[in-house]
Amino acid sequence: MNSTYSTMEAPALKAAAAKKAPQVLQLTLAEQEQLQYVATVLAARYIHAEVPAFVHRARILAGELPPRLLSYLHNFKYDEDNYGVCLIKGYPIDDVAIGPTPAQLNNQIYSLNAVREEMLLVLFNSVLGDLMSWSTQREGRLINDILPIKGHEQEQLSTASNSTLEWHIEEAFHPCRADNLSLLCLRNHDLIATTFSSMATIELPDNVKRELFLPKYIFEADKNFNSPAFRLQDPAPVLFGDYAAPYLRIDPAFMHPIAGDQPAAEALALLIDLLNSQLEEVVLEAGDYCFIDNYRVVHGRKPFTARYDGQDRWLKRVLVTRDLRKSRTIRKNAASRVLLTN
Ligand SMILES: O=C(O)CCC(=O)C(=O)O
Ligand SMILES: [Fe+2]
Repeated sequence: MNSTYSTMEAPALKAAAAKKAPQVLQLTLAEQEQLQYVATVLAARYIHAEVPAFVHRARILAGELPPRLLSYLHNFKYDEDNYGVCLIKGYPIDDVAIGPTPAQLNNQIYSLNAVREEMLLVLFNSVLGDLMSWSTQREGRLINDILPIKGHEQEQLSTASNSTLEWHIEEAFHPCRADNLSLLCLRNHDLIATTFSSMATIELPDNVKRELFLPKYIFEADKNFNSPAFRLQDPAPVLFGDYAAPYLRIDPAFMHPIAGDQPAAEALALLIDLLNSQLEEVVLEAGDYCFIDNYRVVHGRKPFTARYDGQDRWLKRVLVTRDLRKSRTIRKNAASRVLLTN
């Protein structure tokens, strides 16, 4: 009896002791080919990856994806005993065919250079939830280019370069923020790292944890959300959900504890230190699809010198919500995915 128990327990103990890190699924050649086929068929049917009929049907169309990928994403969504970041690696990107990295954000124009890669991004994310966007960010576009823009070098924006993009929960200030954000890497010749830190890797002292569960923190909106509606928010907690495995709401550059509350300030400082101490650097490569749990993992980016020669780092980003209904009062109609923030 004893020996049966020990052999059964051994793998479980080993798994628990293993350092939690982003998960990686490497595409097989057959999977790459299947994805290319699916994307090519869809690109012939829909003009671009934000066509509403395509986005609306994405979860149904995702049935054509390789089953191993569907299970992987499905498990990532529901199994929260993971790091909170996963990657699908190995989709072949034709560096010439995608064209140069744009110098500007062309929010009005749908670029078709990476339409197949974008369609796969939409299909993959349909397994996690519904795409969403903000009316005051990139004019409500669902798929956002992440690339360095001249003049933004020092900003706390995804289009900056020379400054470290400090780690954050995406749109931490907003109650309808995304459950997930996902990045597709089209180009990263200079090996610029994205940074992550996960709640799965830190252990908080009980008194600190209790403090962070209290509504003692003011969250501020960034430049894209300068409507007066976001200036007068009630204090909110940093941790919420299950006490044993809390969700996280934090953006140190755009938040502060309520004035004069020393315990709240100290608890926040300690959490920031712990998250800093566990910061992981991940260099996304062309063809990587990266999925980030925006309730459990913060992300940022290392500083770099932009080239502005058409070969700069170029990512595509989408936001995903599990529940569009919670933002119904700020969307034009039930089917719209644009959250009105002006
Ligand atoms: O550039 C990156 O790797 C991350 C940028 C970012 O924070 C974002 O797109 O939300
Ligand atoms: Fe971000």
